[in-house]
Amino acid sequence: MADFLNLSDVHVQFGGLAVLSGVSFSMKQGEVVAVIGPNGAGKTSLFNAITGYIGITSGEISFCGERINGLSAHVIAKKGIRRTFQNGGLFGDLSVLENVLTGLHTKTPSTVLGSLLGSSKSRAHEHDAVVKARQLLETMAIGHIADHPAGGLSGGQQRMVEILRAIASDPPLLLLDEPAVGLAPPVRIQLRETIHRLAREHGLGILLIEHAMEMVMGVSDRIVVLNYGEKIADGTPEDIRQNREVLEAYLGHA
Ligand SMILES: Nc1ncnc2c1ncn2[C@@H]1O[C@H](COP(=O)(O)OP(=O)(O)OP(=O)(O)O)[C@@H](O)[C@H]1O
Repeated sequence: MADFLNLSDVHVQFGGLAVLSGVSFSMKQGEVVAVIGPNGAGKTSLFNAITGYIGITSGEISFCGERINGLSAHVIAKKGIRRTFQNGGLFGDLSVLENVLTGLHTKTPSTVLGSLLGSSKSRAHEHDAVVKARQLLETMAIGHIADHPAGGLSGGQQRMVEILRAIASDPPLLLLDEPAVGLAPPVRIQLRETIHRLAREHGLGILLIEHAMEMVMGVSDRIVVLNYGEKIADGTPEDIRQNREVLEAYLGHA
């Protein structure tokens, strides 16, 4: 499945500024790939391009053999590419459970009319969704806060809920934008284990932007390094650790 996600010579320009310059890489289903690089290297722009939040100037992005650049963010999400954002985006007034349920929404085939009429089929789907959402919360050991308003949670808990919301619909590809930010060390370990499990046991492809190097090195099968919008390296954590250009560009020393 070499063509699970494929980027070929992707360019993005804002006005005269080249934000991504000829970026190519591909990833397989079940693979965990980290995108690293200094501030302003183009990591978030890369995520925005894959998920349809910004258009690309040239090149091609395909998912499961189908070209997706040019499609709207909504259509791309429906094809099974889900993401989290750097700055959350939970519904603060809704409970944790309700937030996770919003991630299941597109998968729950109950119609609005069915819900209004309270049809038994609708209620059954609703019940299944609630059971699944509660299970997800249990897997991350936050089942006990299911009914708490999301707005009152710690930053780390909010991040976990956001990730659960993104994976609730079993997307084949998950993009995580700095998932470890604000997480205490034990929660980071939990997150790392969750990412491993999602990839190994559930076959999710996971692309993540991360600055926390222990997380990047511990969780990734492969690392793609961007610098000034160009890909300067692509390899295993071990390759990247020893790559002179990466050390110079990213860590500021060789
Ligand atoms: N909407 C936009 N309009 C104009 N320039 C933008 C826009 N979004 C990003 N840029 C510019 O594109 C470049 C890449 O930014 P991007 O946010 O993708 O980098 P990044 O690697 O994610 O950085 P960070 O690690 O700081 O989040 C930067 O020079 C940024 O100023």
